[in-house]
Amino acid sequence: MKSFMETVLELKDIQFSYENQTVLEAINLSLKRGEFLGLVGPNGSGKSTLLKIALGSLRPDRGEVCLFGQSLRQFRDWSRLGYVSQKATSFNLGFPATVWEVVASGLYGKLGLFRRLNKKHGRLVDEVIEKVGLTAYARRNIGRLSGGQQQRAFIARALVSEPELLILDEPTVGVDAHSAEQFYQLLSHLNREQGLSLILVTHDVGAVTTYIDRVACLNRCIHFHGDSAAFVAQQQAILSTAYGHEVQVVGHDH
Ligand SMILES: Nc1ncnc2c1ncn2[C@@H]1O[C@H](COP(=O)(O)OP(=O)(O)OP(=O)(O)O)[C@@H](O)[C@H]1O
Repeated sequence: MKSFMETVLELKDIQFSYENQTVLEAINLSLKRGEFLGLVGPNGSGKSTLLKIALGSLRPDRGEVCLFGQSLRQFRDWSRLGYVSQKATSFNLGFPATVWEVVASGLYGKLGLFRRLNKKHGRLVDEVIEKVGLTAYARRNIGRLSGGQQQRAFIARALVSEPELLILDEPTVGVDAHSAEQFYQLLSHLNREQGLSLILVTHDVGAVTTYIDRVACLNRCIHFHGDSAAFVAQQQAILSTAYGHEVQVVGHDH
């Protein structure tokens, strides 16, 4: 049986450089099952690089990554992870595929590209589309959706393989405030009701205070890693050290 305190992701003493620019140094970070972690930090602070290392697409110069208790060197079960990239909303939108087809494509990793979807898979696709509130748009071409709706379709595509950990790289860029709010509510629901572990890279520091359990603040090294309440209590100090200047934090009122 899985323990609630199982560590789903662990980064141990990670160091990484592009050519001769050191971008990450002495990074120790872990995520327990069921946690919702917000990863914040200024532009160029290494957030995307850190995600790429966690997902195995970049190899660190030093340190170790463990997924679900297994070293990344041995880890093969990629369907346990979902990833929605920063560029999801501008991704191949000219392609004539419906929302349903885009979401179903999330199953190919598990099934192989040429396996036919059976009824059970079809129901699963319908279910995740409903979960993200896009049932009315399921047959519509993905290119004919708003940015916020497209983003939800990409979340559904990541969810359809039933991942245990979902990693999202700045999913609300270019999405209006109301849609962003709905989007955070959806993530919070998936986290609380279904125990999905989440990492959300965000510049929306205000969202941190409302939806997220834990915060990691990165700028080359980790400047803070702890509960959101502790982050909120010290955020001006943390952010001015990590960002190097005073930061205006916009709160979210509900
Ligand atoms: N492929 C690359 N080759 C060389 N340098 C890179 C490469 N990708 C990123 N960098 C540099 O590494 C640093 C960290 O970039 P990264 O994209 O990880 O930051 P980020 O925190 O995700 O930024 P943002 O918030 O702007 O998306 C930056 O200085 C960036 O210019």
